[in-house]
Amino acid sequence: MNKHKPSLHSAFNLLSCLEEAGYESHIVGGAVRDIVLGRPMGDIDIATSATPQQVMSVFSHVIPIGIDHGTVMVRYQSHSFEVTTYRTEEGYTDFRHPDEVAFVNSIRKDLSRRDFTINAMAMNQNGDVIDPFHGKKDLSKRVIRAVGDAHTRFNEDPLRMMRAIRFASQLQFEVTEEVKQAIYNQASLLNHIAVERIAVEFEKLVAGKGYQNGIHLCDTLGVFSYLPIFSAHRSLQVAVPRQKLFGFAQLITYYREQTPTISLQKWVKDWKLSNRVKREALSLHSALTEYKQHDEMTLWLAYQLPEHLAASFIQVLKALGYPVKKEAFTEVSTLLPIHSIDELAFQARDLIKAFPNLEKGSWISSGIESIEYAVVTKQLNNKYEHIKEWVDQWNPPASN
Ligand SMILES: Nc1ccn([C@@H]2O[C@H](COP(=O)(O)OP(=O)(O)OP(=O)(O)O)[C@@H](O)[C@H]2O)c(=O)n1
Repeated sequence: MNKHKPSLHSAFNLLSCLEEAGYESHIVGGAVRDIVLGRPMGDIDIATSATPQQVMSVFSHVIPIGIDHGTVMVRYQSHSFEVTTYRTEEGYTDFRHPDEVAFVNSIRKDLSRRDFTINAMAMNQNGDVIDPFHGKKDLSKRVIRAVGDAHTRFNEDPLRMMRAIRFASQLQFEVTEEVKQAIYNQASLLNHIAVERIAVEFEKLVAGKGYQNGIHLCDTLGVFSYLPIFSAHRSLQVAVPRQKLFGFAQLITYYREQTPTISLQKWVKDWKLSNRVKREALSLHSALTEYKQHDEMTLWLAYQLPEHLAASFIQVLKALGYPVKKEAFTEVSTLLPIHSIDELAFQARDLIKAFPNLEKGSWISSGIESIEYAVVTKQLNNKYEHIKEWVDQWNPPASN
């Protein structure tokens, strides 16, 4: 949504504009929770008594992103804010969208449709917190409690069960017994939720400070029975990484180690992950294979692993219990004689010249690969003459 850092200052100015035009408005949802907690905020969402048309008449840059649900995106002072008309929601036959959205006239009614007390607070332009469900108290008691009846809340949107556990992990909070019971009774409703949405929550869960508790809750409350792959493998439900995992590439590399019979491709397919995640997980996995073979960070590993995955790789190693230092990758990569194949002093054309009578074929690329490996691992100097001498001993070339 908002690519920029959210600005509370601009949000308050935006509230003032709406108030001056005669409409009530509040900051709502996660932003209020994070302000009260003194934690970095995500997006800042606004709820208002103005209809989308009225919001459009107040601001010049408004994008109608969900008019039927009362939501527009306001670009204001170089920031984007989702502004939604006070509303309630009725009936969730498809477990995704409310059958009916009714605009209402009070912030209290709007807050009453929300998932958890800590997410059901509002803040006005003076910074006063409207807190009809005692979210502040629950923040200080560090609990995730549903607004009203937990069963009803999860029936409306079963993803909220994942959210409950995700917040418990991120904030290191407990979930109330009522929430636990409602998840335990209705976990099967997760079958109605798109796996992509579940993936977003699960990713945040395993990256949270309280991920161990989060994983434990998924296990004891029966959530794992409805998550792809986990459902069929009890051993994965009880596997607890030794450190937090950030993102699905790390996550599936870790779980692939727990049950090698389940391929990365299967993880990607069943969880509908992106090609980027797939590429990254394959890189992490081959680095891991190399690491396990040598029981240390090797030159070849440092050469092959894309630099932007170095920190991820260290995290996966730690999650698997390998005693590895955070600087391990940098220490080895500074010793690399070359960083890419272009830096090789002996290229394909040189190899072809060395064997003028040989027909072109796959021996060229495998020959270059052998040279690359020998240079990177310092068995061979990256000097044309040295390599030429080495190559001349191949008779015929090492492979074809
Ligand atoms: N299934 C959901 C999703 C969201 N909400 C409400 O909508 C707000 C905004 O939701 P979202 O942006 O998805 O999450 P945040 O709570 O803001 O948390 P974060 O930004 O950390 O993901 C929530 O605080 C909550 O009040 C809800 O009631 N039920």
